Amino acid sequence: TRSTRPQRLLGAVQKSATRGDPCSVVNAIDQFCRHTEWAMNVGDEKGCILDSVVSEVNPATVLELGTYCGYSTVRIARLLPPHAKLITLEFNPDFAAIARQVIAWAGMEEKVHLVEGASGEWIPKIKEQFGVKALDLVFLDHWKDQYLPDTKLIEECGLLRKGSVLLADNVIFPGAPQYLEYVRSSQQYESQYFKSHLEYTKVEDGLEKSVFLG
Ligand SMILES: CCNc1ncnc2c1ncn2[C@@H]1O[C@H](/C=C/CNC(=O)c2cc(-c3ccc(F)cc3)cc(O)c2O)[C@@H](O)[C@H]1O
Ligand SMILES: [Mg+2]
Repeated sequence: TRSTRPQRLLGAVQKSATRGDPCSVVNAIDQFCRHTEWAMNVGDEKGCILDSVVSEVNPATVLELGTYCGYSTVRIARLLPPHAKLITLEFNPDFAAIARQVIAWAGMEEKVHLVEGASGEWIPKIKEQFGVKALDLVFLDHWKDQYLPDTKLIEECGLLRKGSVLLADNVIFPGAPQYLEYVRSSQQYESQYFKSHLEYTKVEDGLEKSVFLG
């Protein structure tokens, strides 16, 4: 039977990237998606903006919503200090299985907790399961119509502190209009749009960075 796109993306990593070298894994995926087969990774252009936000926040605890194949998981984890933790939620078991192998190939297992489950079910469990007091950074890249309900759930679970940063992919394309409206009009957030392009294309897209004011 025909392989899946995530399986072909993993094959490209295993073929072209060096075990234990997260940058080579990121580069192998970008090369594959730009020249062989497009996939919905945040990509290299928006990835540089992600890198700068991660470096600025220097987070001890990161939550990623929507692992997919683990591209942004590896991209973020490679910048984290040794004992920092990245919790990434993925409810598709096939994608989770691929992501685990991509994360392992990059040698990032120590910094990453990949949870196979839905955000709605797992966000309320994060504090007790992982001994997390607050999230320093949240990267939203799952179903676009779930950005807002999950942000409200994160707030209700008391997972944000003054200065916590939400970084959302695809706020222009495919778009997350209700989420944008919320974070840009709320007194509880200071929001900033980083204009860029949809991964591996010339189509406009961007990231929205929203700082929780408490
Ligand atoms: C039910 C909500 N909770 C969830 N909990 C855990 N994991 C979830 C959840 N939702 C979705 N997921 C997972 O996140 C991933 C979903 C990502 C959705 N992303 C997109 O649709 C997307 C789509 C595009 C895109 C852009 C242009 C196109 F022409 C076609 C597609 C680009 C992107 O950067 C994207 O992020 C999958 O792995 C899915 O299994
Ligand atoms: Mg995306």
